[in-house]
Amino acid sequence: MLAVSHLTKRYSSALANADISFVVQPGEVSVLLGPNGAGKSTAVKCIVGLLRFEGEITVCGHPNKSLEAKRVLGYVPEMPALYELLTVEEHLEFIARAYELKDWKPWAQTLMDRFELTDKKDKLGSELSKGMQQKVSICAALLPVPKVILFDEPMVGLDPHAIKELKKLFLELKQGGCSVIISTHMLDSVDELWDSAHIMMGGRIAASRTREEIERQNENLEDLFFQITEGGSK
Ligand SMILES: Nc1ncnc2c1ncn2[C@@H]1O[C@H](COP(=O)(O)OP(=O)(O)OP(=O)(O)O)[C@@H](O)[C@H]1O
Repeated sequence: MLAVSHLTKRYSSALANADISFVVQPGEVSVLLGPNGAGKSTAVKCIVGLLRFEGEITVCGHPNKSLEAKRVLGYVPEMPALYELLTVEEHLEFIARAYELKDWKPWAQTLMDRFELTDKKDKLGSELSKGMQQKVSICAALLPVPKVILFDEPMVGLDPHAIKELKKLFLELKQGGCSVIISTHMLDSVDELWDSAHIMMGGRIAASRTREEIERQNENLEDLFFQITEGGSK
């Protein structure tokens, strides 16, 4: 479970996150929506422990910067950051060693197969296209089988096969009890996947809805998104 409580992040001049609170239960897919500059990536970076912030964030009950939290937390950044001199396979081995994983090779092979990386396994990070780097980044985040995982604009740069595979994986993670958080401004990419949605605007959560609420109130997430981002908050 992920619990974000009163998250506030200020860069020198801008208030990027203002008093954000939300919870993502095990087996829930939650999307952070919002236009460019709404504060999504900042929130994600605070959650995964890359930025200092005010407020409280816990991952499965542990403070987000603790080792216990890091062991169960996965992160796929907006821009993949691979090691130039490690091959695809070595990236996965590096993660396996860092997390002290046992019997990881079959899962690593499955991930490489699913993301069509097996024939690229000996290529260096510096030799990979942007999309291939993104696929390695996804495989690396999934290898330790996290309990909470955050994807920042995960579909950008992926080919249709990888998008299809990733969507299947989101559902598998959900079925396996993982808390999944996807930050995006591409509403249609997550349309059939989400259980809860938080629409961010100007660093705040302007509206939160569960799928059940949207269906019960006969709302449409896309309409709500444009209502908020082109008009006032709701
Ligand atoms: N390193 C930084 N230093 C100063 N201001 C920053 C920094 N990073 C982001 N900001 C500001 O914080 C605000 C939120 O940015 P953020 O990247 O979190 O938005 P976003 O919703 O992820 O946008 P996008 O969809 O374009 O990725 C913006 O006003 C941005 O200019």
